[in-house]
Amino acid sequence: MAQIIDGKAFAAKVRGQVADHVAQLRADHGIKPGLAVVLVGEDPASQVYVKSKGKMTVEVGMTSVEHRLPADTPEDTLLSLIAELNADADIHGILVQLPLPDHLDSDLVINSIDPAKDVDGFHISNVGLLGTGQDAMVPCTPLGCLMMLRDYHGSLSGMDAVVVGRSNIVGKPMAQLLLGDSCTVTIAHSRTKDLAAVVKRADIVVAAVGRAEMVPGDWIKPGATVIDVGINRIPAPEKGEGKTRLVGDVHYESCAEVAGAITPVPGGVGPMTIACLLANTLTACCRANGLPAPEGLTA
Ligand SMILES: Nc1nc(=O)c2c([nH]1)NC[C@@H]1CN(c3ccc(C(=O)N[C@@H](CCC(=O)O)C(=O)O)cc3)C=[N+]21
Repeated sequence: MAQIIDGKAFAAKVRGQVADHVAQLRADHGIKPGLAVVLVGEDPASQVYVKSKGKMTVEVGMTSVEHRLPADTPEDTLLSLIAELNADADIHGILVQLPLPDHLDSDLVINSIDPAKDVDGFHISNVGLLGTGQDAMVPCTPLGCLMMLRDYHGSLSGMDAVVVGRSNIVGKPMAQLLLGDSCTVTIAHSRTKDLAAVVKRADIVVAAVGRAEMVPGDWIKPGATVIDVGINRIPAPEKGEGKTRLVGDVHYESCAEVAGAITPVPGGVGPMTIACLLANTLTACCRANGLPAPEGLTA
């Protein structure tokens, strides 16, 4: 049976480290990091995230600012708000919750954020910095996965890593980070030929496709490490009529039988994503003030 990588406990540890750094920043320099979250409309998938995010931001000693805009907000209104936040010296991190309503151009909106405040790491400048191995803001979910992998394995050098999923938010930046740690990296996706055989080669499998339980245990090489990025809500009639439960992109029970280590859903990658958002806000704040970024909390 696989060892369970406890993302919830690890995330609490990371938030503790962030809180210590924040306290130090305030004591030594009188600086308090600030995070602004912009939510347009009421996407149900985003609700869970926003709730715990604001609470945890305050818990680590940072300022949390929330801007909730109606779903029909015109693009120039949103762009003006971002311009204001870019110019606000008390705000070090800006997160625009995705997905945005259809009438808004998310690439344009994301690229209007000051790259130094882009704590999601989605701005084209940060994507380019990450791809060339320069100091970037790194997307929170892949950063959290990397931290768990480094913690579990020590060095990742020379390992065979397969990332299933090619999204800009997870798959592509995850592959860059693994490459940066000297893994041999394959990005697989829906058109990959013989996906089962590709996944079976991997020492590290990162599943980020957004399809419930699509990776079965017999695709996993015995002893491999499985990182499950998926958060899918599926019907759970066994819990009663109309009830649901959260599952990942891997079939947990069968994968846990063969894997050496596995992250659960919930309690794996999700909590690490939020912890890394706070770490990124701290990093952005340090860099904005000409201070070194916190050790162990960056890529
Ligand atoms: N610009 C932007 N950046 C994001 O990072 C972003 C976003 N937009 N839009 C929405 C998604 C979703 N997301 C989650 C993060 C953590 C959990 C999380 O902590 N989940 C818990 C379980 C929550 C539950 O019980 O429902 C867990 O996996 O243990 C969930 C979802 C970040 N997102």
